[in-house]
Amino acid sequence: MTKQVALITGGALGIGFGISTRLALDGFNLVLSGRRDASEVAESIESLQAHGAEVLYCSGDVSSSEDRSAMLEEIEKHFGRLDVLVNNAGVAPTIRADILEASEESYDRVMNINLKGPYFLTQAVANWMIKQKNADSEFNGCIINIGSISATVVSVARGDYCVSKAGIGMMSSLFAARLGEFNIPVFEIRPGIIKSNMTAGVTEKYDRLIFETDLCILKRWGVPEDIGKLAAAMARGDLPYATGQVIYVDGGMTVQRL
Ligand SMILES: NC(=O)c1ccc[n+]([C@@H]2O[C@H](COP(=O)([O-])OP(=O)(O)OC[C@H]3O[C@@H](n4cnc5c(N)ncnc54)[C@H](O)[C@@H]3O)[C@@H](O)[C@H]2O)c1
Ligand SMILES: O=C(O)C(=O)C[C@H](O)[C@H](O)CO
Repeated sequence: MTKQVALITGGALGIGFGISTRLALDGFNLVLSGRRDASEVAESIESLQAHGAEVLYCSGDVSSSEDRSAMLEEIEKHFGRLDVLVNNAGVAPTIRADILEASEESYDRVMNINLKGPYFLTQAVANWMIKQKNADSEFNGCIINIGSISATVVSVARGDYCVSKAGIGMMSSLFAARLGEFNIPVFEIRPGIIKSNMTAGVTEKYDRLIFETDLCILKRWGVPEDIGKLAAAMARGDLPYATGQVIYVDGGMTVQRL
């Protein structure tokens, strides 16, 4: 049987690498994108290859339309198919700044990478998937967006980030609605506080929140593998008759309690 191909943006590090690893173990071939050079993520690539995946790495910026087109051309040339898209790449604002003062420059950077890039990448991939669906009986597409608890949990020092993740929520619903007729499900995962480069600078703050308050019901940090397990279940088609669904993987942080 033809191996399915999954594209994971930002797939060589952090949460993205947790997702790539699980997909490699589940028999997918992989395309990883990221801002770094391939040589800087060689260890991640080798580890995925050791799990049996053929890996294509595309260095580029998800917010650039030229980079997105070049990446899709490279995938077409290398694998000739694309079955799963995971919109994972994202950034937090470089500086935490109160929304009464935060800069337009930070807003543009965060929105371009976290929302505009994924929106137009999804548009391009969806069109490719529709064509593939008509031509290939083995095709079984799926789109997974990595949102955040920040889509619904307010953090006034990261307003642009929160707005970008709320936008991912609507983007997931929109594409789920549009791609239903092609039987291509669209899912969204909303991670809570996960160990990665993104949280490396705020470990003390999050240690306090997780271990010294009752915010996190499961009382532990999330790890990239937690997100990988759910994303792989979605990519494998293990959530039949579901689309447009949002699943929080946050140790229960968003469960409202009195
Ligand atoms: N870590 C958390 O606690 C947490 C919580 C909720 C949601 N998230 C979301 O999970 C996703 C992954 O975050 P992470 O924690 O693994 O962060 P990370 O900083 O460890 O990894 C981010 C990845 O995205 C890539 N990336 C960043 N900007 C890019 C760009 N312009 N073009 C292409 N690739 C780019 C990086 O190269 C890297 O591979 C993000 O969308 C983030 O918002 C993270
Ligand atoms: O996405 C979220 O909600 C996060 O918690 C992301 C990171 O932890 C945070 O932006 C790091 O500064």
